[in-house]
Amino acid sequence: MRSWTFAKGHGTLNDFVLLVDRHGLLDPDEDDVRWLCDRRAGIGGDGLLRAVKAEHVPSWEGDGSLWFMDYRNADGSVAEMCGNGIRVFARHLLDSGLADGPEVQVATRSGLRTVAAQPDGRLRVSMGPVRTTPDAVQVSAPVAGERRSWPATAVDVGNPHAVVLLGAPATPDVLDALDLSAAPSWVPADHFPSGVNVEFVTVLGERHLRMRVHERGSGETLSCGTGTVAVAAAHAARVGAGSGTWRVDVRGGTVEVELADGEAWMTGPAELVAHGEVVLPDRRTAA
Ligand SMILES: N[C@@H](CCC[C@H](N)C(=O)O)C(=O)O
Repeated sequence: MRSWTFAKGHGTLNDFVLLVDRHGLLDPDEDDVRWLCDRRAGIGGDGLLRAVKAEHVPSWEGDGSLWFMDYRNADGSVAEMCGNGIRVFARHLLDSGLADGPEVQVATRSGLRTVAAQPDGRLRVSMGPVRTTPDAVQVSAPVAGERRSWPATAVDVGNPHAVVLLGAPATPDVLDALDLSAAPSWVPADHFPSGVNVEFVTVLGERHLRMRVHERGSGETLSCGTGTVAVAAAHAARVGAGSGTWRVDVRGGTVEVELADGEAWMTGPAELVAHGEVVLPDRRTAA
């Protein structure tokens, strides 16, 4: 019987199951991840965060004593980075005494990140370099029953994003009318060979944006931290603003994104809502 200790948390309602696996012994496979993230059969979440000491991660070449964030999407696929997840991850390490604050260094598949606890309870994350390519693809999705398409900016935040800047809110609002129950498509189709997270954005003020997101591997979620950085960077590129602070509203709340010299920082909340013990179904064996 596999009985694992877990925590459950969210950042602006992007929610995660969290496993602490110091010695790298748990090894959840794709079926395990899908089951843990299943909102009916399992615990439920947009993704899984596994905290493992970096010395047990063969691809990590840095300090092995750091905690490594092994992120998986709800469909079991692996992703390089998760901006909301890393705040929840750091909150758990700090609250449970597994790391000393107020700053925690976290190893990720897209490199080293620093998460700093703020006096107001939020967490500020160094999100690393951000690269934008305006008009890299054409994205399409249904709006009120009709398929529409828009040029999108490709943004690399360690993981891939395609950002559609819709402009000022229209009446009726396209952002609200978008159907994101299925993944938007894009051309050229080979532009994102490993898939992409797609954000749609309206501009509410000079540096105030509202977005919805369809996440690779999870579907529409109520927030995406790397996505908020991607939309701020795409908007900055569009208006020719190299640096500054953007407020980004998502369906699950608000985060703040700072951009300077091609790098980004993101500040937002992280809540832990449950701790428990989960008994996993037996692994299926090949016939
Ligand atoms: N929700 C995350 C991003 C998770 C990974 C993403 N779905 C991908 O496959 O790249 C965030 O808060 O950044």
